[in-house]
Amino acid sequence: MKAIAPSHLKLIFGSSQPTARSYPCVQNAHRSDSCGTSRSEWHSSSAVLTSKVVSRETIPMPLVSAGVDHVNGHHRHQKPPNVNDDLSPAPMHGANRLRVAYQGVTGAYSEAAACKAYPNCEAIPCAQFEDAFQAVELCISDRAVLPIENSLGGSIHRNNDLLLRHCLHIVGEVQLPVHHCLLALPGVRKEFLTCVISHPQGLAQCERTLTKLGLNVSRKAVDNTAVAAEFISANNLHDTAAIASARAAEIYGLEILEDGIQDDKCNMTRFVMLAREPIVPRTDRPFKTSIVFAAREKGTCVLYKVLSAFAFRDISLTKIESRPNHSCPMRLVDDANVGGTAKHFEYMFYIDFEASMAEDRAQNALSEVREFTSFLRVLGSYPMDMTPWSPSSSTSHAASSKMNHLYGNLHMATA
Ligand SMILES: O=C(O)C(=O)C[C@]1(C(=O)O)C=C[C@@H](O)C=C1
Repeated sequence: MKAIAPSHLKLIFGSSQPTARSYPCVQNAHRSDSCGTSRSEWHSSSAVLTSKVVSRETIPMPLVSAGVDHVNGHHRHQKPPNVNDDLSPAPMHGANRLRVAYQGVTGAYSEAAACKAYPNCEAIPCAQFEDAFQAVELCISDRAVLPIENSLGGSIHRNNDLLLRHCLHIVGEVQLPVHHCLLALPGVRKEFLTCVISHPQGLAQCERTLTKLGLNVSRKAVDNTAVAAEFISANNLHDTAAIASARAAEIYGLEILEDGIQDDKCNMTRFVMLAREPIVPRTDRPFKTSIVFAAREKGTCVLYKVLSAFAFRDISLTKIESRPNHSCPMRLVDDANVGGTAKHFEYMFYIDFEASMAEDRAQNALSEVREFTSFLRVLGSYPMDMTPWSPSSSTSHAASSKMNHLYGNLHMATA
């Protein structure tokens, strides 16, 4: 393993020598949206625990909610276990299994992703994405596994925003083939349906197929695909179908009306694993690094300069995304040319690139990028998911054991 040169660490953190603990959090201290300053505000707000359709009254959900010390039998741990010193599969600590928070209820794709990333983990359901972040921060959970983008539905913007508001570190990624089914109560036929419910991503990933099936019925968004299945079952809804997994059908006693309704066979969701501590980046296997930055000045020119810092060093980008800069969404600029005030929208740019922060070229690229940015943070430098493409099928899932169903037969890069 290549050690990180102290000079490089200095470059990112200024004069003081950082520990592995502080390693990926690179930021210009004056920004109000950096982890430190927003944290106290964030802790004082309580997360909403109800979904748009499902109320807590109708379906009891044993979920982790924000701001609690004792949930689902899990006690807050004063001293978090440090399991990020190496990249070996997540070790056990004490008598307990690794606790991994995910958003949704059992049968969710996020649960499958958590179990694929950390086989034998104890998956902890959370009502909202924010609750999963907080479960890790409060040591109720050791990791969180959260969806970040889907090959059909695009980015899960909420999680990009939350990554910036919180101080957790990305320590791995896992890509999960997502095979959707149309589920309904036993005996229900497609002709009876007046409504299809799912997570917005589930609805987006199946939109064309639903239309092809003649299902021009209303669509309703709920917090999670498995929550949709659970809701139909708990409320005995005969006119509503859910888009969810075959496993959700098994769990909630629903039938599969249509199998494989995602608009593309190769439907894939990428999840990131989050921890309180970063992992030490290495060079002996393919790594990816995720950063977020705000441009110092206005204009496409800045973005061009940032991108050239990577291109010049032959570093491939796997993703670039812009989000509103919530700490300063708009800037008013006097424009002498038109004799008025122009209103510029301000952005945060998220970039994933294929290099490890232990590599000189990545360090050098970032020090160059820093010249053009007013804010720069490394969200994580972590092993890439290199598992070969293996499309899932609900049929094979149903036939296989729960273990295979949840975890797949692939080895994951975990920390
Ligand atoms: O609803 C679920 O089952 C989830 O785990 C969430 C989620 C998402 O947020 O994208 C995860 C994977 C699929 O892309 C659809 C939904």
